[in-house]
Amino acid sequence: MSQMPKIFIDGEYGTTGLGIRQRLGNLPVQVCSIPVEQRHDMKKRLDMMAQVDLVVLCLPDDASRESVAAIQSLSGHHPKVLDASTAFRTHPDWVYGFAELDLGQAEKIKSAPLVANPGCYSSGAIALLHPLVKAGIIAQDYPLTINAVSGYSGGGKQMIASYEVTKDAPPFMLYGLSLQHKHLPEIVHYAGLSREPIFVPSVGNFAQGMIVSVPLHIDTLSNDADVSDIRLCLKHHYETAEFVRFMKDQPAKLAGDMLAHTDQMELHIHTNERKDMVVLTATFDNLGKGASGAAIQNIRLMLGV
Ligand SMILES: NC(=O)C1=CN([C@@H]2O[C@H](COP(=O)(O)OP(=O)(O)OC[C@H]3O[C@@H](n4cnc5c(N)ncnc54)[C@H](OP(=O)(O)O)[C@@H]3O)[C@@H](O)[C@H]2O)C=CC1
Ligand SMILES: CC(=O)N[C@@H](CCC(=O)OP(=O)(O)O)C(=O)O
Repeated sequence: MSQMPKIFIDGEYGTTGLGIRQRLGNLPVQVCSIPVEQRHDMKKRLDMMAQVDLVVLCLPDDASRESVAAIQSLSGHHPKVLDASTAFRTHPDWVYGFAELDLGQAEKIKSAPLVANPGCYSSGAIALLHPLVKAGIIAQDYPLTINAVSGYSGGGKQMIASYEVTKDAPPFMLYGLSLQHKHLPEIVHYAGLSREPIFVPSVGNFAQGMIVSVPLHIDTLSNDADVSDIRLCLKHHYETAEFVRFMKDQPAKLAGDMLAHTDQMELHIHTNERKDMVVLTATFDNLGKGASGAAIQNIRLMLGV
């Protein structure tokens, strides 16, 4: 019997790490762990990295960079790396881990030594925008606005504690109001834009879930495109996708936690009777398709399991 591939999750005791660990229970892989009190011990972590086929980094950006440098300093064996942080998402040596981006992206992920797991908001924005920009429906320099709301687990252990332990967080807040959120570079890059969108993220008092929405005036689209062109384009792009579904219905309301505890993303088009404006939405779990669920998709591709 061939040996099961080995995985080490650096940051396995954090929010994303725990989510990945839980989901790995269903896969034929061997998870190699270090005790929680050794989670900051680089020597112990590096010993583990030297023995495994895949290292999954679930760390803050600087700690991810440090781990990648340590892995690259290993002599001999180099494990594959999947990074959940923002550090390498637009780096030319890394493949972007959004398998639904284009035909061929899953194959790239399969053979890549270095894969960057997408940001949560970015996953929704890119899922909506990339096919429409590629089809010439939205111009690359279109003055886009992206609004989004996340469950508070999106802010990691600290934000979870502020909602659940100290309870000093507001029921709803806009943030990122300096309009330079860390996900903008990957959104611009993988949606294929030449003009940076205005991105307004927010957090609500619910643990898991996310809605990313993009409003568009139809008469500002390219090539005389209308609502049916948007619908056809998104429907066609996601026809065979397992985790991203284009939805035909137009619900009057969307709940932020509608897809909590799933790894699915649902895309909707909301329009009016005149069909002169639309709001595109992507709904998913920030910890599911927005983090750990997407990581599992990538792990399966990278290890062939
Ligand atoms: N939460 C989310 O929805 C998403 C998160 N991500 C990304 O995943 C990564 C992890 O985020 P998240 O799980 O939310 O964060 P958490 O704060 O919940 O967990 C981070 C973990 O990393 C550990 N850690 C921090 N610094 C170091 C270090 N220098 N060396 C070793 N271990 C360290 C922490 O240990 P300690 O307990 O000591 O703090 C903690 O266990 C981040 O880059 C984040 O941006 C990506 C998509 C979505
Ligand atoms: C609610 C909240 O704070 N969300 C985080 C994004 C989630 C996350 O950790 O982003 P990455 O996917 O890039 O790692 C933020 O806005 O910084």
